[in-house]
Amino acid sequence: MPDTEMFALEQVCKSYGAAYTLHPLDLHIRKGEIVALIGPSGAGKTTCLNMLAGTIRPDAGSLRIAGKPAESYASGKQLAKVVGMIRQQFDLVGSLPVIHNVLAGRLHEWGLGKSLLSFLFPQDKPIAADALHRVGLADKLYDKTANLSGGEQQRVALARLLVQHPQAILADEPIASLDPARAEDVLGMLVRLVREENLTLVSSLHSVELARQFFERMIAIKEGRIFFDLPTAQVTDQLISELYQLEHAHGTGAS
Ligand SMILES: Nc1ncnc2c1ncn2[C@@H]1O[C@H](COP(=O)(O)OP(=O)(O)OP(=O)(O)O)[C@@H](O)[C@H]1O
Repeated sequence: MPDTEMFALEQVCKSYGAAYTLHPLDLHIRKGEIVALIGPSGAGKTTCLNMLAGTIRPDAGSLRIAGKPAESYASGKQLAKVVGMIRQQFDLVGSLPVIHNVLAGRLHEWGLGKSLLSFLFPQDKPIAADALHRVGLADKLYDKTANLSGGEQQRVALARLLVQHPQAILADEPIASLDPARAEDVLGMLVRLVREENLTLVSSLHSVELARQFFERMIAIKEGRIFFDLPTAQVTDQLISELYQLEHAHGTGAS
């Protein structure tokens, strides 16, 4: 396979119970791409992202992450070197100071001893401080995380990804719990950092407007199938309207 490949799904499918959540699908994402995953609620975006993250296994088909079969990654620590995840709920420990949440991104590099020691005497502090500086939170190193605003907490999550330093970032609705101004700010920062670090980004989004603004490729999923996969410039309003159209809206008024 080409060494530019970041993710490759071939005839991958997933069911929870009888019905398909994801129908057999093929998807290739190259290193350095910045991709938005859009589509109605329940379409299968989170399922798709969790599969790319290696946290859920497909029922059938093959999945390669950074050129290697997903099943060849023996542990979460190995996967964490390759893929980082950011979610709507931030996944931070609110009761801890910011520095500890940022340094959680180093755990895959540390042994148990260093991880435990870091709770008393934060290890790799300059690395955490630099990451917080890059997300504009240099002065928040020892603040209690829960006291930060939602936008600031998501920037702490970005700093944690910077110290984790994966090859690809998967973002599941990273701005869903933020107001419109903070959402644009955090998404813009995420995309800028991904470009600066030369990483790959795949992010699910409900805002088509922000997907158009920041992403170069849009993959639309509807009812577990790829509805379109296009450069952003080729995504028309008509396609977006068909993507979000309710199925039961077809034929209404015919009775
Ligand atoms: N662990 C699970 N067990 C059972 N069903 C599940 C599970 N995870 C997802 N599903 C179902 O699979 C379908 C797709 O869910 P998924 O979360 O991937 O969609 P989504 O596009 O991310 O939706 P949203 O935009 O609302 O987050 C939904 O019908 C959901 O109920």
